[in-house]
Amino acid sequence: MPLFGSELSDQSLYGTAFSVGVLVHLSVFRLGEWDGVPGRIAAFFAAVYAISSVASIYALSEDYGGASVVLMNVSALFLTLLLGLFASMLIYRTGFHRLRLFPGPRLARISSIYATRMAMKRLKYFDEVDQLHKLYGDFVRIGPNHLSVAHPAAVQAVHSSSSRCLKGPWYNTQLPAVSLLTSRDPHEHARRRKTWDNGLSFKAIRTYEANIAKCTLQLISNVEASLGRNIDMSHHFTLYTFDVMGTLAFAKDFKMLESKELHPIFKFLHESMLSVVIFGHAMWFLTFLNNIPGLASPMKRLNAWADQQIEDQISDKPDTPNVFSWLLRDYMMLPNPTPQHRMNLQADASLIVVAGSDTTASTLTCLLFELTKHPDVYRKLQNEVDAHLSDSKELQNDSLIGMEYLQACIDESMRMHPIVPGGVQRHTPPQGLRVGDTFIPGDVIIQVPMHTVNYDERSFPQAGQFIPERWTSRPDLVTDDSCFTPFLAGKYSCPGKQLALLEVRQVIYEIARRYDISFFEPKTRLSFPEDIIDGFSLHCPKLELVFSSRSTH
Ligand code: HEM
Repeated sequence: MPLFGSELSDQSLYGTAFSVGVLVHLSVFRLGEWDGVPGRIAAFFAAVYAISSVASIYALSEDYGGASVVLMNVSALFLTLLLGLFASMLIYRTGFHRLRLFPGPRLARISSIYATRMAMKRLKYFDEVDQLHKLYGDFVRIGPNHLSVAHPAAVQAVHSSSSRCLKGPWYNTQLPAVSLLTSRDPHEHARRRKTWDNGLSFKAIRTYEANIAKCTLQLISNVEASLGRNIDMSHHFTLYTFDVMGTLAFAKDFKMLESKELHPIFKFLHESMLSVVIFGHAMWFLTFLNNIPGLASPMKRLNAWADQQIEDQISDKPDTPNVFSWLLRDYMMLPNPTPQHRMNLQADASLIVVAGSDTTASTLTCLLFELTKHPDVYRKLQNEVDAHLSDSKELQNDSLIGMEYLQACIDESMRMHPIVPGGVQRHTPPQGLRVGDTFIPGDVIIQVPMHTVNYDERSFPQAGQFIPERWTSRPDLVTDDSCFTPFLAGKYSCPGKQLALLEVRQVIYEIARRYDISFFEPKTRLSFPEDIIDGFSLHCPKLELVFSSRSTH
């Protein structure tokens, strides 16, 4: 196309625009992280286009055939610039990127759309990644700068306390608020983590026991009321864990188990967690959604609600301290709290519920599914429970820690149903990382797919089978236990591990001592694992069971 009439119809203008595009890619977009600001990038280019169009029309339209000719030419130049940018991106990512030697699908080398599509296709991200590992081996490039590493040594290399890997860009999703989970600055994270560790220590958990026991008893009474009839335990475990975490975060009894319905705020939280599950691997898309004013308003309502709960706890200190009391104490000691501090406190209050509810509910649901599916295992567990029974009317906690078979059942279920099955996102240190004999370059995003690792026959022979004995009398079925990290390890491991285990042990113990269980419909044996969905963390489908009083009791 002739540019600005015959005088300027110089190919060099196109060449320059193309080169500028290449330069913008090489000097700007090739470096740093851009996934978190798709809206701003689009707005920047739109502004450049608009300003150059208006300026060119103003300066050149009289001499070069009118406004529409100038606009057409500016548009052509702008498209050429974009072409240069994308061509450079394509050539760099396929031929020159530091991950170029790692195998993987061709489209994954070029764009993160590949991972997004994998996550959304069947909502079985972990399974899609697993298929890729079966095809390409332990190291798979699943995005332009993104590696999935299923080698057993990767768990320690990436997640041990000596690892220098940091959290990846996925954790920017909540910005500008920063919770402990989304805190990427290692110093800031370490400072905040101390308070969380105190609030979730054995000693602190003792002070929460009475509230947890109340919820456990209410759950058991719901089961009792359903005897002989169908009850969806996936729903009841969700109500249970939200009731528990509601008191630990907001010092209120939301009575969701009693009403059998999620409180609207928790319903919103639960559903927005589901959207993170679905869009978790399309972080740019989530960020984009968050910036659309209409869509962001429910989140604003949640924040306002959380802020009111904070105010309530400041003005009316709860009689029994909860997890949030520890975070609040830290906040109150700040000499000059800023709006950012307040926003972070809100994010942490919600995190107590978000991190502690669906995770524990899914763990309980999957475990009860496995126990129902394997009556022999359930009977053996009941034998252990019977041998443990005491006359005490109090619900048991500490003494359950020593129940070897109960713990083995929990471990085996968590191995088969890891809570973040596709793995969490980490960023390799600038000097790179060695996994086995393979060197992984610095500044790349790395994920260890927990589902694939936990089903790896190299570490867990007969990995596809639910065999709790592998954690007790059959050590030959665990050849590498360093791979088994259901709560992760290192500085970013789960601080709520002991609290979660207390809930799981207590609930399963109370169920096993009282009831026999069966599936409401036999097809659940097959459909339950099929219907589990994953994008980031595990979401269980309905688990419809029928309970009956144990014949021996
Ligand atoms: C069985 C239930 C649970 C499982 C399997 C589990 C697992 C995990 C995992 C894998 C992570 C790492 C996530 C990441 O790095 O992206 C994590 C982090 C976390 N979990 Fe849990 N969790 C459970 C229950 C709980 C509970 C009850 C709490 C209590 C509030 C809790 C609080 C947290 C927090 C605050 C983090 C962020 C830690 C940090 O970044 O330093 N979790 N959990």
